[in-house]
Amino acid sequence: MTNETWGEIREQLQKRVGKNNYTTWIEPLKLSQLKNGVARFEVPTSFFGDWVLRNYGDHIRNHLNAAGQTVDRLEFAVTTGGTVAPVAAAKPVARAKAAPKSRLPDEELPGAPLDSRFTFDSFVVGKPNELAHAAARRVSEGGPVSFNPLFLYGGVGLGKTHLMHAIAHELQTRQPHLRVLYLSAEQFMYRFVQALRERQIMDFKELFRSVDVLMVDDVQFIAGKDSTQEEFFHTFNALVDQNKQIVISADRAPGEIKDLEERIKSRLQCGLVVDLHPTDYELRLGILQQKAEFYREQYKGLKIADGVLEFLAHRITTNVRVLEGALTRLFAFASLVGREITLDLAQDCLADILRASDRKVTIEEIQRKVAEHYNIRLSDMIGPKRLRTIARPRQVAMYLSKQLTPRSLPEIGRRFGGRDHTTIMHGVRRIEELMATDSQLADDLQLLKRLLQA
Ligand SMILES: Nc1ncnc2c1ncn2[C@@H]1O[C@H](COP(=O)(O)OP(=O)(O)OP(=O)(O)O)[C@@H](O)[C@H]1O
Repeated sequence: MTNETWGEIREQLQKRVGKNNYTTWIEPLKLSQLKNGVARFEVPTSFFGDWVLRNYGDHIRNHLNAAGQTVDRLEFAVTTGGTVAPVAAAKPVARAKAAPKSRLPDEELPGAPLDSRFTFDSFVVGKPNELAHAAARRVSEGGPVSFNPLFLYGGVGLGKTHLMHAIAHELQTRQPHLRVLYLSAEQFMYRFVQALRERQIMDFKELFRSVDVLMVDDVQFIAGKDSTQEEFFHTFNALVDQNKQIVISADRAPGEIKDLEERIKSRLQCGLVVDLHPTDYELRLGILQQKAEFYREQYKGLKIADGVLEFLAHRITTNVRVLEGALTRLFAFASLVGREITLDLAQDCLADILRASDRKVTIEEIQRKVAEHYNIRLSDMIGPKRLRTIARPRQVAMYLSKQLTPRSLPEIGRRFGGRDHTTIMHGVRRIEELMATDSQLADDLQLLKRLLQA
């Protein structure tokens, strides 16, 4: 067969596998021999050969046969400084099971450093995070993979990163032989782009496919970044195929991440999706007590008056990071001026944080919470569907928007997909009427109000 014919076949393959895959996997293939039904290719690494055989073997064979060649087998050989060593040979119909076998030493894993403070011991468990904590604990035992991926989501500063680091710490202690890779989605993208630039994409793929546990923080970051998403999707699939555990975090549920490809969303939803709810008073107080204990050790002799922690837990409801920051500042300030931490001191020292924490509920938050509560899509809140199962929660959200925000009926109407203010008024009245007779609905509303104002 001439090089020209192989060139034509490659063009057809490009149409079949897409430009990105073509450039990465097909273009570098050198057809070195075609004899006795065996097509032999030269490839840069053994991983490359395995991968092409596994993913594109059938296509290549079919196209060769369609071009008039009789090929029943593909062979791949690595070229190293002129010498050729066979790496993979199999009938394309029998898919090679081989996963990349090479193991790189741990120090070569491009992970982010783990914060030694983020352990399970220092994680305070309460109602809002107990499920996420239990799932994280389960994964950290490192036993057989029971759900893949574990998808943790929740608002800013509610402990997603803390839990992920805790899993990594625990795995390192319990199962030190496992290759655990933790990094942010941004770092994943950075590594990927760097590998593309330096033409080391094979090493990149090999490395990411060689880990036992992959943890990617803040995955919403790759939404809208097409090539990175594509690569992430392949990495994800390759690891799931090998039964390796994946843990992902994001600031919202997979279905709600805009500009994330549908196939990625659906893969992310395949495992266990758990959310970290906004903190409640008890959890905040628990966290403050734990941190205060730590600071009492650090600032020996510093006293904290009764009621201060309760006051902070009551007033600072935004997120745990802000809560922690407030306590750190308070202890540092008190130690500087050599005074006991009293309520007055706290109010003076934290005036800005306390002001910012005066909670303002937004219509978007209301829609999100109500959609979550009734298990409907956020998009249905503003969409046209009239089904009772959707229309009722939508009216609940309209009612809460009127009750909890200073927005006018026309403004609320605009946020509900451009509805007329009379529609909003009707919705609000309907809920008011129903609440009088439907105790379940009244309970729902009470709960939602509490959650939103927490
Ligand atoms: N339940 C908890 N117990 C103890 N500390 C907590 C808890 N939840 C959060 N924290 C602390 O709050 C801070 C913020 O948490 P973390 O960084 O894990 O938040 P996150 O959900 O990853 O936020 P982001 O979306 O900003 O990345 C950390 O210092 C963490 O230790």
